[in-house]
Amino acid sequence: MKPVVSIVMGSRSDLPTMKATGEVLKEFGLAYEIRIMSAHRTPEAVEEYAKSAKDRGIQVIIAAAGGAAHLAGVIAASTTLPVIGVPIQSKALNGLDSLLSIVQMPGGIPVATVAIGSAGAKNAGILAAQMIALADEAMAQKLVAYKQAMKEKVLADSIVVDFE
Ligand SMILES: Nc1c(C(=O)O)ncn1[C@@H]1O[C@H](COP(=O)(O)O)[C@@H](O)[C@H]1O
Repeated sequence: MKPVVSIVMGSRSDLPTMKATGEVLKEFGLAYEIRIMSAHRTPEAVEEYAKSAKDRGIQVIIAAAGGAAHLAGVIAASTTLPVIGVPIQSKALNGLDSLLSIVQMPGGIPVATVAIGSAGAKNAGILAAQMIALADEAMAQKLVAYKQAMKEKVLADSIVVDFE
């Protein structure tokens, strides 16, 4: 299957966080590719990748980085595909640095920013599925079923007898 979602991350050290994105995309049956590249360390490769992604059939790009997290913004500068930014939880500042450097894009170059860490990585995958579902009724139905299953689980969890 040709990948329709791209997961890009600034370093191999981001992989454990981004596992959550891969798991969600698999659950929705969405083919994805993973690339490690950096706006700082491999700027030419990032630009080339962003420019060619759409023509290769990619529909959504998920870009994760930590610290001075410029990767998502630099990718967004070179494509019209929707870019979702995942702030990695950094050691020094707990990911606040990553969050602010991804979310505060200048007008004209949007990056849809999710929460710091694994919850954000999971939501990035769901958000990508929701974007694709705009033109894919089968995917839209999978999202309805996903929400329903989540609701049923929470309702079942609420039948707690005691803390003991
Ligand atoms: N923020 C960026 C970019 C970028 O924005 O292009 N490239 C790497 N990084 C981040 O640096 C952190 C530390 O990387 P190393 O673990 O390789 O030292 C990672 O979270 C990565 O995403």
